[in-house]
Amino acid sequence: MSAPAVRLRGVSTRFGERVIHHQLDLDVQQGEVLALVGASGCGKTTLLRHMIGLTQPAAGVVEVLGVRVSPEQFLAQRGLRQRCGVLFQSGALFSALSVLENVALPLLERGGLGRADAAHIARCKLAQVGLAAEDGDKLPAQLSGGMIKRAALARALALDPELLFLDEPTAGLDPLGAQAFVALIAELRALHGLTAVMVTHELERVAPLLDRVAVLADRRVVAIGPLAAVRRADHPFIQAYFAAHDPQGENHGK
Ligand SMILES: Nc1ncnc2c1ncn2[C@@H]1O[C@H](COP(=O)(O)OP(=O)(O)OP(=O)(O)O)[C@@H](O)[C@H]1O
Repeated sequence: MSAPAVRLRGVSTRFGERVIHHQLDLDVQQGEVLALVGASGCGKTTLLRHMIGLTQPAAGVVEVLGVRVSPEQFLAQRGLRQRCGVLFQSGALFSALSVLENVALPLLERGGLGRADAAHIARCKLAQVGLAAEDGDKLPAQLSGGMIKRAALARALALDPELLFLDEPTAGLDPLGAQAFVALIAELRALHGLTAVMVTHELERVAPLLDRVAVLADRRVVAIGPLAAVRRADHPFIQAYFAAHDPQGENHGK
């Protein structure tokens, strides 16, 4: 088996006195789509932030695509940044730039492209996520929440990443928007063998995409595997979680 796309070992995180993660281990395999779920505030986004080098754990090892991540390294290592795309929960688009300029930015800054080439690729990415050409001329404030999500996804995909980090990708999307998102990620995966790690509260919406689910509770990963296996795990949080999300147990057969 090839080396994991993401490898966490013994990760511990503290904010002041509060311990968020304690000696947490997690592997994300190459080519898989993995969802990270857990109660609000259990540390899912913080774990994602460790993976992309925005924060560093108090202890432990974080490796992405075989490279040990630290904030300096992730930002300094052109190679690693180019190989990863990130969709933040809020979209995190630059408000003073047009949508097209937002999507073109990584191509200019990290892709080493000229303006015309970057704009051309940015237009293709906008089309790929289902935004109209004229949406590219708008400012983020002129877009709906769902359109912001798509624009942010277009930016995350700008450099054709091998590894995508997604924080609540379907939150705020209507059912059709969520379906379109799932179809797009499935297509990218089929075409390019994309690996994706997503934090989500909407497991039922993204279930068709997933290879595995990791459940964060008790400051660590308490279960990981295919959804059907994880939902049967004998852990009080997992039982309560699935009882609340899918009381009839009908939607998680995968
Ligand atoms: N920079 C920080 N300083 C202090 N506390 C923080 C910081 N970042 C996160 N926290 C705290 O760490 C805990 C975990 O936060 P995190 O955002 O990772 O949770 P989450 O599982 O993603 O939550 P949600 O599902 O609600 O988005 C929360 O209690 C949060 O308040």
